[in-house]
Amino acid sequence: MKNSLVIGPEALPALADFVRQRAPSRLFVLADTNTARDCYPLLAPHLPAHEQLTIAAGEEYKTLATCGQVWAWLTQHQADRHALLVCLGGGVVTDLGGFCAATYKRGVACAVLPTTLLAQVDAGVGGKTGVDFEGFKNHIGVFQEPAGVFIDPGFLATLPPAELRSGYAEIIKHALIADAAAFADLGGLDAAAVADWTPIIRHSVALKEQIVALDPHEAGPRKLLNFGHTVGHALESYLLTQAGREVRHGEAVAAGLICESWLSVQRGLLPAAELAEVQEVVGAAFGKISFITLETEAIAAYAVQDKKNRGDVINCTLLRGLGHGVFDQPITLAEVAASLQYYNSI
Ligand SMILES: NC(=O)c1ccc[n+]([C@@H]2O[C@H](COP(=O)([O-])OP(=O)(O)OC[C@H]3O[C@@H](n4cnc5c(N)ncnc54)[C@H](O)[C@@H]3O)[C@@H](O)[C@H]2O)c1
Ligand SMILES: O=C(O)C(=O)C[C@@H](O)[C@H](O)[C@H](O)COP(=O)(O)O
Ligand SMILES: [Zn+2]
Repeated sequence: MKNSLVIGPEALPALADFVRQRAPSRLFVLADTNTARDCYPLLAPHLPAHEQLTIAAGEEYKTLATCGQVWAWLTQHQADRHALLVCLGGGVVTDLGGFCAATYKRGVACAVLPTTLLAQVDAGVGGKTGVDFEGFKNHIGVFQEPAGVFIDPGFLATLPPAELRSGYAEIIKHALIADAAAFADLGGLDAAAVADWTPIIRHSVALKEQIVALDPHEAGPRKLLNFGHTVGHALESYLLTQAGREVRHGEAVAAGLICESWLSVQRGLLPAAELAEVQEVVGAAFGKISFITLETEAIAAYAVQDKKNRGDVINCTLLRGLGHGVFDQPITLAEVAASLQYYNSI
């Protein structure tokens, strides 16, 4: 059976139909403290009887310890293999909940209801699930497509502006790797002023889905979707260790887009004028993340654990012109650090 994907105001009634047709043995809803408060009241009327668990909000809780809470809750309520777990939240809830569902009793079905822009265009689709471990992003996880993804842009009404902006980074990324015309359109976009996100979400998800369909388990072309993340994850991971300096995933990716575009110029793959365009679009939406030159080596060191690497080789995704990503481009730690120094200098 093909997995369901519904994007638009019809998503919640579609989820209700999906649950009716699937007739799970028991129904479970996982939320975090913010989505339990702001999103669950919109969802609950569409669901039959269910259990609900609220976990703490934030990247610092995307851990195996939180998975333990979810697995214990499913166990206490006698979830069997015919249960359905609905994940209501941003990328933290959808990554962690998807991982718990994929591993509990070796797998129960999961329905994803992404509630941040970032999760609606990216984290909620494509089946990458997991948690952070030993300071490394998504270090433990599995590929497991959810049985259904129901994207209601109405949830964005309560999302704080900084979270909306964070999601915008992944929209820029999708355009940069796969759609030059979409990137050109982003030039004039003011994320805070968008009245209806539905067409933008649909287009961004379509770009991601085309790539995932080619390579669901990231043996090759899916690595394009990791553009900006070799440096972005390194920066995000490093700053997570620095109390009070944490940044959102999308904010780190935005910096990574600039760093990896600069590396593309160094390789002769991207004209300098196109790097300037990337900087203009990213710079219009995102402030600069601050770090000092002395920190660049410590930040770059995180790239050693990047999942695209093979042996000692750090494999980065770069751009061969706007709208054309290229994967498996070997780079050195010194180049990662140099790209961070470039970012610092602009
Ligand atoms: N699996 C993937 O393909 C994939 C893709 C991109 C990012 N990610 C992961 O996603 C995570 C980031 O996701 P995120 O940016 O959604 O962060 P998040 O899940 O932490 O959500 C951001 C904040 O917004 C709150 N929130 C969520 N929806 C809300 C709503 N509608 N109204 C009010 N508050 C709301 C949350 O409680 C949280 O405080 C990272 O861990 C990243 O690694 C995964
Ligand atoms: O779907 C993908 O593939 C991505 O790489 C999307 C990224 O935006 C996302 O942040 C993903 O979780 C990164 O994966 P990782 O394998 O580098 O942990
Ligand atoms: Zn990402």
